[in-house]
Amino acid sequence: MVKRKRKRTSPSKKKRTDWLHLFKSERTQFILGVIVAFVGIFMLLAIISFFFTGAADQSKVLNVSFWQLIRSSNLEVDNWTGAGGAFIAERLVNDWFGLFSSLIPIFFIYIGLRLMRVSKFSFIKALFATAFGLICGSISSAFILDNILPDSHVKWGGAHGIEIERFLESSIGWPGIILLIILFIVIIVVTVRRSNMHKIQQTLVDNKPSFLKFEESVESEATIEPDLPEKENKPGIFSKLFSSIKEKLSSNNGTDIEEETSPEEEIEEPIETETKTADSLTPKYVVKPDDDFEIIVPKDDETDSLPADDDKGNKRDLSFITNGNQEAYDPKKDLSMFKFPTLDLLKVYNTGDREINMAEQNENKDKIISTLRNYGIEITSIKATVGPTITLYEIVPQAGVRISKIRNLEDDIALSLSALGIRIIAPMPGKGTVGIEVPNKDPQIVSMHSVLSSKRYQECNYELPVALGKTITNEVFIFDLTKMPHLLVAGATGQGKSVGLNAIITSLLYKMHPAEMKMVLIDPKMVEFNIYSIIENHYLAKLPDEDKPIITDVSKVTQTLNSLTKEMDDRYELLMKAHVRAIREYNEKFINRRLNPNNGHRYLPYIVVVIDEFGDLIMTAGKEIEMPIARIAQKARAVGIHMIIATQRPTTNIITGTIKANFPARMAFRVTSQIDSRTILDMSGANQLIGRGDMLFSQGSTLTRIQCAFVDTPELDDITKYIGKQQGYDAAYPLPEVISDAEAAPGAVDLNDRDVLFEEAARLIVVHQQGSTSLIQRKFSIGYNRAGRLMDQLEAAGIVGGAQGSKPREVFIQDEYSLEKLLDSLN
Ligand SMILES: Nc1ncnc2c1ncn2[C@@H]1O[C@H](COP(=O)(O)OP(=O)(O)OP(=O)(O)O)[C@@H](O)[C@H]1O
Repeated sequence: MVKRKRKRTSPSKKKRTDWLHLFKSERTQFILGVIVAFVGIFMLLAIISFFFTGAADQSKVLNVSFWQLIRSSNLEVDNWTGAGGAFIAERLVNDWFGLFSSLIPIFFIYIGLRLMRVSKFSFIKALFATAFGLICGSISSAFILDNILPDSHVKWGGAHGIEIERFLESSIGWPGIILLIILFIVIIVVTVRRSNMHKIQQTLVDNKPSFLKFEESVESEATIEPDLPEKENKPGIFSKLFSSIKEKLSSNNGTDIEEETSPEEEIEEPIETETKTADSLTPKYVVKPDDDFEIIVPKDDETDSLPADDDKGNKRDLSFITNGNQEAYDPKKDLSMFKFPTLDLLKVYNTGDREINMAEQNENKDKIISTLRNYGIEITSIKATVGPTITLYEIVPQAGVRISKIRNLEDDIALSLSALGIRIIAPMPGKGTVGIEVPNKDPQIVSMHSVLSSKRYQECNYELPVALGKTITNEVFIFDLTKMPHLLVAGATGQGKSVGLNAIITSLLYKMHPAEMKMVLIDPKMVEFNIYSIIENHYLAKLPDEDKPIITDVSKVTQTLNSLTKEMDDRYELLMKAHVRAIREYNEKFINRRLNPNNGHRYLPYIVVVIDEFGDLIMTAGKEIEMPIARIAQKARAVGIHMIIATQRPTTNIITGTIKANFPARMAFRVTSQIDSRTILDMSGANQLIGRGDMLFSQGSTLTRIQCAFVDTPELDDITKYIGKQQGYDAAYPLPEVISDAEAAPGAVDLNDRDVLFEEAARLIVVHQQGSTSLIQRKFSIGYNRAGRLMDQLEAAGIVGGAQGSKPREVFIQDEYSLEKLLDSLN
């Protein structure tokens, strides 16, 4: 028989842990906090009263002990807080730190609030500030106030301040003390706010003595070489200050020098920008309300230091690459004056400094702990990271707890927190913790402005940069579409899909020059992308015969996708001829003028195909649509064609195996069922999102929860108008015309079986001298296939030449007379 050994805890040990537990309990700490805060308030009142009543009370409280004073019942004092208060105030003020002793009760009040979990200010900072204030404040008051008011009953610097001040006066003299006090003030001012340092720097620069300005102007005229970068030429403010003073002293040139404004006067401006940027990079600040609960509030990755309308899109300017002496080809030359939309077109949401709701955090923490405890799960630590819409609680369970047990408690935790959208990540990849994502009560909007003005986006050098929004740690989430290389977007209606697509398009528009990127926008709903029609001649690509810049008609979608596959094949041919493997190398070669345009070479812009409501298309057109999509998805990456397809219904008959296999990057907004989530992400999770732009981004095995950036219709309207009113190309980027295989072979055309419209079509082509299928289609209101067949018959009859990609065919017959003769001969 196996004897089970019971571990017994000794009674004294048990007692100790009970006490510890009691002290650690939130309620005990709260009560303690109230007591400490009240003691602080009492002391503060005593000190304040002391300044008015101290003179009268002094004789009564001096030379007696505290207990004697308290016990003498017939003693009458004037201090508002009685004999005890009078005693404490006399000791604190006169015997210790003088006026600044009032920092001691303030520190008590702070400790009280901290124990009550009301204040989140760092303990270490508060302790240092109090100590610094007591020491420096007492010295300063002793030097200033005790000299001004020598007969007061108050020792303004206290015994401590007066003693040190005396010592300092004998060792460094009064000028030394004045400098020391100024130093104290500077340290305080700079510590309180970093920007104060910049203000001081700026004031020093602006109010430089005239002789320093003169030195600089002489220096700049005499020694600065014009070709050096500006920064290298400019010595730092302090080195300039010192070198100028040194030179001044050595030459002893104290004569008045005319005040002159030097051209270099405003040189220190960039310093502010740099430090600001560095400041904004500080990733997070940590709040520790108690020892075992840490709250991290990641700082916004936003920067206002970058100009709103710089030529950021020109960063990847390849126009200066040269090939020997030959000037490089500049693809942007036609629209060299093009200006990227400015950041001020985007709305700034006034979120201010994010205040975290301590009560909410503590409440959630307690509920998580108690729910887990109810199921016998103890944890060793808990940490919260507060994101814009979600807070991530990371817990470390006690050794021996099965992770699957926690995972199964998802619904119970959701119930106890009465919140939708709880997601448990057990375990957190690479962290050794279990994550519990809980929606915030007061979710914040992640504005497109905050995302696009971030340093990360501004400085990224991606080929097709897409800024989606912010992660739970408040970092801006950016990816390169060329690396994805295609993107699948799903989400139930009203969960933020269209906003997401607009955010993607906007982030591309803010970085890509019209020469570098074209978009094909397919929108069966007809309303979503209409707003982009205005930028047709800048950014859109379409079939040359198509009237509408946004493709809404299902039959046109098939043609456009077929045309894109043709464009893809044409591009592959060009790449092959150029002996390169990818569009980037091809374009580099072309810019370097190492590819001859006479051999068909041309600069290839990226093409981004965005399809909204893909489900609708598959339902109506089925295979016809799926085939070209699958082809493009499989092959188009190398030639710069990338697809983003969005659907409301992520079912398996819409997102088929072929499509899924070729779309490794997926964006899932909230979906209605776990099955839908599995279809889009291959795992559950999207069904637990909270909507309004809350999404999961999956790329291979990694899954990131992101709050999508919000861009509203008026903002899009402003952006597209800003682009639309600028000079664009003559037309949208033409996609090649395609004719089906059967129609493409001229040999297959039987001229004895001519279309009834044949003669009229021939006359139309000759009169317009334009061999365009779309012209026939438009004039006779016939479908594309019939118009294509007519064109083949015209080619077989020798009226027009062969197909030339996207260009119209050559017309061989110059006038109507010759045409009539030819038609007669055919009859
Ligand atoms: N990122 C976001 N931040 C804040 N609110 C958002 C965000 N995205 C969407 N919303 C809110 O949700 C509403 C619906 O969004 P959206 O139109 O993008 O949904 P949808 O998924 O495209 O719906 P449908 O498929 O019916 O067109 C928006 O009007 C907006 O109020």
